Amino acid sequence: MSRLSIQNVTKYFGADTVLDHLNLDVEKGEFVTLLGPSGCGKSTLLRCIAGLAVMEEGAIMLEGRDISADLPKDRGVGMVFQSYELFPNMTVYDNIAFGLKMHKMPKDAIRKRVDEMIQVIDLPNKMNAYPHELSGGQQQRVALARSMANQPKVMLMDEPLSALDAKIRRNLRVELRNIQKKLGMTTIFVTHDQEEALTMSDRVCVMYKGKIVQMGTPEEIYTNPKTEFVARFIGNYNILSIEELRLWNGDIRLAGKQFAVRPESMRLYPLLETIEDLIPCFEAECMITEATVLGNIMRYVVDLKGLKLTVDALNISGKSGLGIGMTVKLRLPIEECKVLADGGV
Ligand SMILES: Nc1ncnc2c1ncn2[C@@H]1O[C@H](COP(=O)(O)OP(=O)(O)OP(=O)(O)O)[C@@H](O)[C@H]1O
Repeated sequence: MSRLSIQNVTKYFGADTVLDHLNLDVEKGEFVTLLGPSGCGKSTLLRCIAGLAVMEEGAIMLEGRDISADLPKDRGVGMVFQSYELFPNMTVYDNIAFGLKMHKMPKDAIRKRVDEMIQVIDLPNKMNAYPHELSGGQQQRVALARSMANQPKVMLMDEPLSALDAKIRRNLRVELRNIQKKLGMTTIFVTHDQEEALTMSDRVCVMYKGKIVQMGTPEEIYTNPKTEFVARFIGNYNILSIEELRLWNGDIRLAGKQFAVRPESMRLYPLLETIEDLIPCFEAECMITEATVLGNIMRYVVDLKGLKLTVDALNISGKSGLGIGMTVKLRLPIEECKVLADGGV
């Protein structure tokens, strides 16, 4: 039995279907991410699970029990939001203890639990600090500890890192994931940031217009997008029609009409270079029109008979022999052409 089972959940706002017969099972200890563009229904789904929004159809099952009609406080679900929402007039200790006091836990047990939580979030010296004395990242860790203190069966996180600056955000991603693994905390995490979803999750659900359009491990989602929408959303995939593939030399006999090709799967070579790799490839001549340094990656835009393509290469300084205006050879391994579903989102 799954820890959490979302069954056929449907929600309308007026005439708009915001969640469309959505199904999702989450296993105990799993970290599942809902990833999708603004407005696709991610937050609404979390709010339905937490009992903060009423759904029109479907059921939310927690450990086999239907909790759809339970009050939020009785669901055994914790939630962390983008804004930390700590009580400004309370210390870190009191913020974490707040929910436990509400549940009338004995004082000694509260102290023990808060101590544990403070160890988990690694803020032992800040027990008596007030929120305004903490950095954004520290405040979010306290918000997390406050939600975890009640030992929820499922933790819901709505873009908890998006108010933080890039460096803190990256560090906290790792910390959060370590805490989640250590406690075996079943987690649903919402983000619109592809990198965040791919680096943190056991499983990623890509959402579009109230539906999960693809679900899989980060590796599956990244290397095998099933639709044009997922390919465009998840990376800088080039989307090619079968006609555009025919601009290459080679035996173009692929099943399908539309293909996704990752920028790093193609390679550029100076025209005169002898190519030794034996991987079956399509090959074409093209011209480099743009070259941008993205740290350790060089991003090239090339023109192949009017078709613009993005090609990424490792940035090994000064060694590529490639530059803007050059006509070069472009090779595309046949197995890297991922067939996309016809007309699907
Ligand atoms: N209280 C509300 N009343 C009317 N429409 C709403 C309400 N809350 C959300 N919506 C609409 O429901 C849709 C889904 O919103 P939701 O906040 O779930 O999306 P999201 O994927 O979390 O987006 P974001 O990443 O921008 O937070 C949007 O079109 C939004 O405008």
